[in-house]
Amino acid sequence: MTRKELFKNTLRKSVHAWKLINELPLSDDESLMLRHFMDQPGFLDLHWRMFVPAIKGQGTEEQKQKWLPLANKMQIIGCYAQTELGHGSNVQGLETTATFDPQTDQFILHSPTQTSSKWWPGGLGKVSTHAVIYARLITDGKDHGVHGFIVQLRNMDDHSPLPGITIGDIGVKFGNGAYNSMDNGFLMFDKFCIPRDQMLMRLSKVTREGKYVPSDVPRQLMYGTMVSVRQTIVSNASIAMARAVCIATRYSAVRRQFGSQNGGIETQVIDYKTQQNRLFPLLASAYAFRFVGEWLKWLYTDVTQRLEASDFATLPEAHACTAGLKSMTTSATSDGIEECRKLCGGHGYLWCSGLPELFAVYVPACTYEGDNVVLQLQVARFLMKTVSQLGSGKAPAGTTAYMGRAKHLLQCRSSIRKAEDWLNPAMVLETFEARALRMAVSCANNLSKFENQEQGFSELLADLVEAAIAHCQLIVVSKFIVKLEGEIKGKGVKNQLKNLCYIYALHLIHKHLGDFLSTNSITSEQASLANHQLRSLYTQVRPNAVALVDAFDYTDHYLGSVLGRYDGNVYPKLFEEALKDPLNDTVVPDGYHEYIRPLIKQHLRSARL
Ligand SMILES: CCCCCCCCCCCCC/C=C/C(=O)SCCNC(=O)CCNC(=O)[C@H](O)C(C)(C)COP(=O)(O)OP(=O)(O)OC[C@H]1O[C@@H](n2cnc3c(N)ncnc32)[C@H](O)[C@@H]1OP(=O)(O)O
Ligand SMILES: Cc1cc2nc3c(=O)[nH]c(=O)nc-3n(C[C@H](O)[C@H](O)[C@H](O)COP(=O)(O)OP(=O)(O)OC[C@H]3O[C@@H](n4cnc5c(N)ncnc54)[C@H](O)[C@@H]3O)c2cc1C
Repeated sequence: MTRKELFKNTLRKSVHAWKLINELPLSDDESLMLRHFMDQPGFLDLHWRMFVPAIKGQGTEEQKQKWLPLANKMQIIGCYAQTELGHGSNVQGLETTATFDPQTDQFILHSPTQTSSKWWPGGLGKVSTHAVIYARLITDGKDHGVHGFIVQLRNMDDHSPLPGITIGDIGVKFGNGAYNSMDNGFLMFDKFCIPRDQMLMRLSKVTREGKYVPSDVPRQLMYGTMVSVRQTIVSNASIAMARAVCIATRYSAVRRQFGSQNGGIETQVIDYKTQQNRLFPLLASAYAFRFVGEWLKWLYTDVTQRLEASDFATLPEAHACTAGLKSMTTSATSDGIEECRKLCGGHGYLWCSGLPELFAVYVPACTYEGDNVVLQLQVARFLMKTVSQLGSGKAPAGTTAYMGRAKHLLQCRSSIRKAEDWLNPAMVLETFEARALRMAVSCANNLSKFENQEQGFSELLADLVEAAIAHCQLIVVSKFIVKLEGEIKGKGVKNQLKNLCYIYALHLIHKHLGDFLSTNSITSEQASLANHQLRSLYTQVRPNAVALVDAFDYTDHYLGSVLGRYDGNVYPKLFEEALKDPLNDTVVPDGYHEYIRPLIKQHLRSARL
C-alpha cells in the first residue's frame, strides 16, 4: 500500500474494531486482545493508552466528568503531545508556553521557537480532535515548569485545524509499512487561547485571579501516564519476542544443512549447538518477559491503589522498575528479532518471513516512552540513592531488598562446585544479587571520589547504565524463579519452564561474564561449569522447542510468516509468495525495452566491431 492507502486502511480497521467493541460488546481485556490482533499502530493506541489515562490521572473530578464521557464514547479523539522538535527526553526542557491571561481567564498557548513545535505525537498529524498538551505554565511572568492542558485542535464539523494551530504529519518512518500506519504529527501554536479550566488541575491549580497553587502530592505524578504505558510495554516485549522466536524455531526445525551420511537426510539446523545457543536463550527470554510483565502489572496496580490513598512511598520503586524493565526488555527484544532473522539465514531477509516488518514496527519501542539509556539512568539514580542509605537504619524494600544483605553479598563467594549446582535457585539468585550489588556499590564508591556528585554522575554514565541493567536482569531472573515456586498447571510444564529459567539465567552469565568475573561473583571455573550446564539444558529443551513455541498459540495469519508456518510447508509457499510479486506479473519486465535492450544491443554492436 502507499502511505495514504495504509493510513486510510488503518482508519478503516480502527473504526471497525471500535464498532465490534460496542456491538458485541467486548470487555476491556477482550478489546485489548482485539488491538493485539489488529496488529498495527494506530490512533486508538494513543487515545486509549495515553489521552484517556492522562485525564484520569491528572484531571480533577469535574474535568473527568466533563471529558471522559466524550472520550469514552470517542466523540472526541485525543493524543498525548509532549515531545517537541528540540526536546523529548528532557521533559523539563520543553519550550511551548501556556501563559495565563487574567483579563480573559484563558491560557494562551504559544510555540515561541521552531524547536518548540510538538513533533512525534501519534494520532496528532491527521486524526485527533483533541490533545493533552504539555507546556510551561506561566502566571504573572513566573515560569512554573511543565504542566498538562486539554486542547481542542480541530473543528468538530469539518476537521480543519482551529485558527492559531498549524498541524500535519512528520513524514515517512523506518520500514515499509511498520509504524507508517500512524500519523505521528507536528503542531505549532500561534497565541492560541483555551479556557482556564482546561489546565489539568489535579496536581496543581491556577485560580481565577491567576494565583498558582501547587498541591502537596509529588510533581512526578504528572509523569504517571508514561509509567502506565511503560508497564504494558514489558508484556508487549514478550509478545513480540515470542513471535520472532516462534518463526525462527519452527523454521530451524524445517531447515536442513550439511551432515548427510551415506546419502541420508541432512541435519536440521536446530540441532546445531550454535543455533541452540542463539535461539534458546531468546525462547527463554520470551517466557521470562511474560512472567516479569505479569509481576509488573501487579506492582503497577499496587502502586496505583496506594497513590489513591495518598501513599507515595512505593512510587520511586515503581518508576525505577517500569523504566528499567521497559528499557531492558525492549532492547533485548529488538536485538532478539534481528537475531531471529539471522537464524533463518537468507530467507529471513525476505519480507514474507515476517521478520523485517516485525523488526521495523517493534524497534521504536527502544525510543518511545523514554529512550532506553535515559531510562536506565533513572534506575541508576534510584540505586545510588538506595546504596547511599544503606546503614542509615532504613531497610531497602521491594526489588532492592537484597541490598539489605549488603554485608553478606559483598564478601560471599559462590559455592557452586559442579555443573548441577547451577540448577539451584538460591545459588543462581545469590550470584545475580552479588553481581548487581557489587556493581552498584562500585559505582557509588567511584561517585564519592568526585566533589561534585552531578559531575561524577555524568563521568560515570556508562558504568551506571551497566549497574542498572544488572539490577534489572536480577529482577527478571528472580521473578522467573518465583513463578516456578508457584502453582503451574499442566503435566510436565514446570520442568520445561525450569529449563528455560536456567537457560535465561546462565546465558546472561555467559553474555556478561566480564561483570560476573570482575566483581568476583563467580570464578572462571564456575563460569565454565555454567557453560557446561547450559549445553546440557539446550539438549533437554531441543525435543520440546517446537512445542514450546506452539504454546504461544499464534495463528499463521497472526504470525504472517512463510517460514514460521505451523505445518512447516515452507518451500512450496515461498514459491507461491514469490510468484505473487508484481515483478512476476510479466515475464519480460517493464523497462526492458527502455534500458536493458538498448544496453545489450549496444554491447553486441561494439563486440562485433
Ligand atoms: C503486539 C501488540 C503491540 C502493541 C504495542 C502497543 C504499545 C503501547 C503503545 C505505545 C504507544 C507509544 C507512543 C509513544 C508515546 C511517547 O513516547 S510519549 C513521550 C514519552 N516521553 C518520555 O518518556 C520522556 C522521557 N523522559 C522522562 O521521563 C523524564 O523527563 C526523565 C528522564 C525521567 C527526567 O525527568 P526530570 O523531571 O528531569 O527528572 P529528574 O530530575 O531526573 O528526576 C526528578 C525526580 O523524579 C523522579 N521521576 C522521574 N520520572 C518519574 C516518574 N515517571 N514517576 C515517578 N518519579 C519519577 C526521578 O526519579 C527523580 O527522583 P529523585 O531522584 O528522588 O528526585
Ligand atoms: C514511533 C514513535 C512514537 C512516538 N510517539 C510519541 C507520542 O505519542 N507522544 C509524544 O509526546 N512523544 C512521542 N514520541 C517521542 C519519544 O517519546 C521521544 O523520541 C523519546 O522520548 C526520546 O526522546 P528524544 O527523541 O528527544 O531523544 P534524545 O534524548 O534526543 O536522544 C538522542 C540520544 O541522546 C542520548 N541521551 C539523551 N539524553 C541523555 C542523557 N541525559 N544522558 C545520556 N544520554 C542521553 C540518548 O540515549 C540517545 O542516544 C514517539 C517517538 C517515536 C519514535
